[in-house]
Amino acid sequence: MPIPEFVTYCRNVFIPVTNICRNRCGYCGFRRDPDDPQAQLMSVDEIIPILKKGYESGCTEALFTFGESAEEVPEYRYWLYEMGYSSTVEYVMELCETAIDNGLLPHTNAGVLDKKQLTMLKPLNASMGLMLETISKLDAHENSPGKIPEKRIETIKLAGQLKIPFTTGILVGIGETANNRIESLNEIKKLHEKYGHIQEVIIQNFTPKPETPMSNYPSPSLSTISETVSYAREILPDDVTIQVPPNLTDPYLLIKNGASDLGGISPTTIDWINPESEWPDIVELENIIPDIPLKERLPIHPKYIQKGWYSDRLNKIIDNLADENGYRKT
Ligand SMILES: O=c1nc2n(C[C@H](O)[C@H](O)[C@H](O)CO)c3cc(O)ccc3cc-2c(=O)[nH]1
Ligand SMILES: C[C@H]1O[C@@H](n2cnc3c(N)ncnc32)[C@H](O)[C@@H]1O
Ligand code: MET
Ligand code: SF4
Repeated sequence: MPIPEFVTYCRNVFIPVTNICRNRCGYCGFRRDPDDPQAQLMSVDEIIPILKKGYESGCTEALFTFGESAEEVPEYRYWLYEMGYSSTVEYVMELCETAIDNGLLPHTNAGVLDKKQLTMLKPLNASMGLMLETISKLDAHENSPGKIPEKRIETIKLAGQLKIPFTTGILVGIGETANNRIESLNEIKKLHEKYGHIQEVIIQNFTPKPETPMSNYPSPSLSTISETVSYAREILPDDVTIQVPPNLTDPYLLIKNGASDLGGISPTTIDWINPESEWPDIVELENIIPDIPLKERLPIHPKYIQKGWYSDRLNKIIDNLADENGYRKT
């Protein structure tokens, strides 16, 4: 495997808008029941200072993460109504507007969405994301209607039809076989060949979370992860970047095996999905990856900036942040 010319990353703020979720994934430590003291729906007033601090710290992306279809939970619907919104999408639109007003590019990761919802969010997002997780039926997902593979594939397909630059990926080590992982990657390949919208595929390793059904389940080994990265690089077309989270594994070997992106790295917020895993800072990363230069990108990859896959609403920010090659202006 030839080593990449450079390794990319994106400076972001991670905003866990709500942890209310209709699903109960066996590995998830993020979700909360509505009566849990840590259950939340963040208000615009709570989010604005995070956006401002992120902009001042040089971030380009506002990553909005949600539990899935929280509207199926009655308490959540009431909270949303109290805040003055009639649907999650309406609220997400407001948050994206606020991020844009503060100079950041929104990336929404809200679980499965339908065509109408995606259509509403497209003009306000630089890119969007949904992890396929896996194409197989697993015990980890037995209480998660939103993790039925066909539903996830449908959302990714609709995003392609709508020309939304897209992030997807697989979660490794949740009970799937090596063959399942190859099948999942082949499905992502098929989707990209048809719609050309997959800018990056995350190879995310499961890390056990306390007080979850899978708290005693082992993390996948480094050799499993690096083998998966190799397969991904072999299977996926060259214009799809392979992303690995540098707070969950040592990225060096994975880069030697075909990964070339480190995803969102935040100078000001924690990884709310893996809160125990701190992000290395850029200087640390330069020490971990001494022989390949790092390069900062935006949440929309250069290819999709060149293709003009973004709305006029984002023109000003992209002009302001991107250099002539579509990377972060230095
Ligand atoms: O910092 C994180 N960023 C996550 N990201 C964001 C990613 O790291 C990048 O910031 C964006 O994809 C921008 O390119 C996700 C994006 C998705 O669309 C789907 C899942 C994830 C998961 C994470 C995550 O666990 N931690
Ligand atoms: C946002 C993404 O975070 C991932 N995710 C959820 N729980 C965990 C965990 N315990 N370990 C690693 N990744 C996780 C899923 O792949 C989800 O889609
Ligand atoms: C905290 S997980 C992030 C988004 C969504 N709940 C999903 O699993 O797809
Ligand atoms: S991983 Fe996402 S969909 Fe699954 S329970 Fe957690 S928040 Fe919900």
